Order: sequence, then C-alpha cells, then structure tokens
Amino acid sequence: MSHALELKDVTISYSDGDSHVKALNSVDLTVEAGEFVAVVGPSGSGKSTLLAVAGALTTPDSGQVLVAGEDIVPLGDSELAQIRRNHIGFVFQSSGNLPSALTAEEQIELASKVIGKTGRYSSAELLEKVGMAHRAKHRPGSLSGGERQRVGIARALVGDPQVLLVDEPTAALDRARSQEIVALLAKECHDFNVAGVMVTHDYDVLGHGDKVYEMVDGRLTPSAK
Ligand SMILES: Nc1ncnc2c1ncn2[C@@H]1O[C@H](COP(=O)(O)OP(=O)(O)OP(=O)(O)O)[C@@H](O)[C@H]1O
Repeated sequence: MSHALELKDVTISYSDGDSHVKALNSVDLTVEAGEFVAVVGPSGSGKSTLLAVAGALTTPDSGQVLVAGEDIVPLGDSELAQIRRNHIGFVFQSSGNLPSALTAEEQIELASKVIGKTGRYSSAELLEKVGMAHRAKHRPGSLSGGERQRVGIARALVGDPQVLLVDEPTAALDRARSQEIVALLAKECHDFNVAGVMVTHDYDVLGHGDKVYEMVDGRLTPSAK
C-alpha cells in the first residue's frame, strides 16, 4: 500500500545574488491517510516551501514527492494542475481570500465548480461538518475570523482530496479560537481519511498533531509535542 503523501530526500535551493539558501535540505516525510501532522519552525526555516512542494506548486531540485503513490516531480504544468485539483486541498492563513460577495454555501459550490467535481458530501453537509450550517447564508463580511477559517476548511475538503495542506491557520485568531480550529482540522483529517500537514509558528497548537516535526534551516526532524 502506498502512503497518501511521501517526500523522499527532497532538496530545493534558492540563489539571490551572492547568497544561497537551501530552503529544503534532504527532507523526508511520510503522512498516512487519516493522519494529521504538525510542522513547527521559525520564520524562514522552509515551512512554506515544504507546503509548496507537497502541494505540486513548486518542483524541487532533487528528490521524490509521491502523492497517492505517484511521483509528481517529473510531471508538467497541466498534469500538476490536475494533481492539485484531484488530490490536494489547501487551507490558508486567515481565509481572508474568500470572495466577499458569496455566502458560505456559495463559496463551497464555487470551489466544487472550479475543480469540476462534488465528492462525497454536498456543500450543506460540508458546512454541517465544520459547525457552520447555521451560517450557510452569511457572507465573509459578517463572519468572525474563526468562522471564516471553518468555511476555508470546508472549501478545502470539496471533492475528497487525499492530502490537506494547511498554512498557519491560526495567524489571525486568538488563543481559544486557535485551539478550536486546529482541533477541527485534526478531526476532519481523521474523519475524512485525509493526510493533513499543517505548518505553524504556534507551539500551543502542536498537541493536536498526531505527529510533530520541527523545521530548522530547511531540515525536518521529528519532535516531541
Ligand atoms: N522564491 C524564492 N526565491 C528566493 N528565496 C526564497 C524563495 N522562496 C523562499 N526563499 C527562501 O527560502 C527560505 C525558506 O523560506 P520559506 O518561505 O519556506 O520559510 P517559512 O518557514 O515559510 O517562513 P515564514 O514562517 O516567514 O513564512 C528563506 O530563506 C526564504 O528567503
């Protein structure tokens, strides 16, 4: 059986004039279906690069990135776009990028149209799962930061992705809301059988990870919660 997501010996470097940075330095990571992994590290340590590589947005210099058993590194742009549409959901920092004119329900329906499939659950069911059924007709302007994040999570789960990539989900939230949102992310990964990877600065939310890794200067190592 293949793993839902696997990075093997992945390296990517950037040059900027005289300086040369290994944003990812021989990174290995395996995430199983239904597992929620947290990656913590300081600014500039390579966390966003890790998500970009795992999410078929950036091709590494070397190594393998296997999504549902397929190495995506050799693929071209249109095939990578297909991998993103079919297999990967993204949750962003504050879900501030939700179109302001659309209700919560319409946000989910739009995402479904964009990827061209619905998946197991209707938009109403997805909103129910993230505790937002009662706010389905509300637009982002009348939702709190935590509620917007819940809509962002439901939107990322449209179409049954195998991998959920989460970038600093608590950046715009207070402490209590941060705990709720990360607990919800972990629960949805377990319930939807999705391989989740969350990158964060926030040490307080690491307890929700089934596994925790630390990123320092492009190197990923297992860590205690
Ligand atoms: N496109 C790029 N061109 C040049 N350097 C880059 C590029 N992307 C990332 N880097 C460099 O690679 C390193 C890792 O960056 P990355 O954004 O992955 O870190 P991060 O841990 O996500 O940081 P933050 O928490 O501040 O978002 C940094 O030194 C950054 O300056």
